[in-house]
Amino acid sequence: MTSDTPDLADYDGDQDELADRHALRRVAGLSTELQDISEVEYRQLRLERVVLVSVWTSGSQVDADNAMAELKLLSETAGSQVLAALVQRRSTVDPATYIGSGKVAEVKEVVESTGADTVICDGELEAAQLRNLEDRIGVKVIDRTGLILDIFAQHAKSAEGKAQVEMAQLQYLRQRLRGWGGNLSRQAGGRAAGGAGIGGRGPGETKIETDRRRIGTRIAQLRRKLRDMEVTREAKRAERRRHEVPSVAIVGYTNAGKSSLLNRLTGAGVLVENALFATLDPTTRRSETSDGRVFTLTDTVGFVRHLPHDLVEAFRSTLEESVEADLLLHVVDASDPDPQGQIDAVRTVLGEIGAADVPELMVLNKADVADSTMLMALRANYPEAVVVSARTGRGIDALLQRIDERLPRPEVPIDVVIPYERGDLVDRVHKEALIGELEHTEHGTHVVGRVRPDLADELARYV
Ligand SMILES: Nc1nc2c(ncn2[C@@H]2O[C@H](COP(=O)(O)OP(=O)(O)OP(=O)(O)O)[C@@H](O)[C@H]2O)c(=O)[nH]1
Ligand SMILES: [Mg+2]
Repeated sequence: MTSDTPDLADYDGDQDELADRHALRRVAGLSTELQDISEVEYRQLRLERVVLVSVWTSGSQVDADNAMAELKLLSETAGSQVLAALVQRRSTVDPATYIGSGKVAEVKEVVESTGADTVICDGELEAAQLRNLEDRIGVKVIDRTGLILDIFAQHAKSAEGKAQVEMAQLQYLRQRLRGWGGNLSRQAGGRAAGGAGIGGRGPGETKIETDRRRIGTRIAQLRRKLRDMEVTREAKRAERRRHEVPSVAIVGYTNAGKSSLLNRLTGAGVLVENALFATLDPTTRRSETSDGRVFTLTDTVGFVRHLPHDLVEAFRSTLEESVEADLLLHVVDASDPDPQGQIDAVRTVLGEIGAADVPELMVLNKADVADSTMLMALRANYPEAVVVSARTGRGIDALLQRIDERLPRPEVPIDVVIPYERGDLVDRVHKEALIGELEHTEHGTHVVGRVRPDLADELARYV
């Protein structure tokens, strides 16, 4: 595979970064950059010993178990240790306390007996529900959305990624200021005093108003900053479009193996980790189809069920890479207990960002560990899908072949003799054209084939 960008040299760097990331988790305190703004306390939420709680309103027992298993994985990705998980079956969630009020006492007992410091509820809770639960249980309570935002905050690496996550967090926080007021002051107390402070008095209305104003100002700043970054990104995209290099975007559920596939196809050396949301920054590399045509391949942030709306909004500019691609490689973890659920969730997000109409090639990954019955069922549902293993390399050649077939084809026929001093044009022909015949003659390189219109224009004088 070719790559004209820094490739394997990046690999170690990425791994160091992983070590740094873990090291960072153990360091308490705030970065100077963020010091004077109250919402950083929210970002510094330390989720350490947690109890998971979910309300199971519909679907089978297996669905409920899968959802809980995912919440556990998310919590662990955020750096917490899961001490217990409690599921309640009810027809609807309780408007005041999410779980039924009788259950709240039970959760409190579990929290006390296990020594947990945080309760994480599956789903997105109202501010009042969070506040009521905190008051009655006596520890910090967060919801799945807050948890996902926390993971994104830990993983964001580029300036753009950080700004996007911060904006999503602030929007989330702004809607919950009343409910989180107590928390904020508690966290602030915790920062100053180096711990606890549970049950500390909440801030008065004035503090909340000040917080709200500061958040508003910060959001406006971030929005401007993101708009500037978007201009740079757009310029790069325009440059690619001008050269009409076909583009492929890798999308899929988090942990499906998107980065592994990019590495396998291009030797990109992108961080691969058995954790959710290892990738937040899109990486673009060049690759070649089986007949040598160049295309770009972009790795993207993974999707998850009920991806917080604020995050989709914040990541919209990044996700646009997928909207504008010529082809989406939809990577599916065929070894997951519920691949169909993941496929549906991915398609929902694709719909939200306006990418529902981009041609899609389904890639059933992790074939080396997938259950054969599951693989058969998936193949029956998606007969066009390619079965691969990014780990062993199985199916990769077939995948390249299919990418080649699905990419837009150059369509203008040419029959030209390119003089030897125009080696640059011969290079482009090799990279972009579908070559029928190519021979070296006395006057230059004789090529018969098909190219895209822009190259056809440049070759016109050599007919
Ligand atoms: N057995 C097996 N494991 C794989 C395969 N492909 C990826 N994995 C593993 O799956 C995990 C996730 O891989 P990544 O490539 O980081 O997945 P991703 O889709 O980029 O994940 P995020 O960026 O976190 O959304 C890693 O532990 C990989 O080693 C495969 O074909 N077979
Ligand atoms: Mg990844």
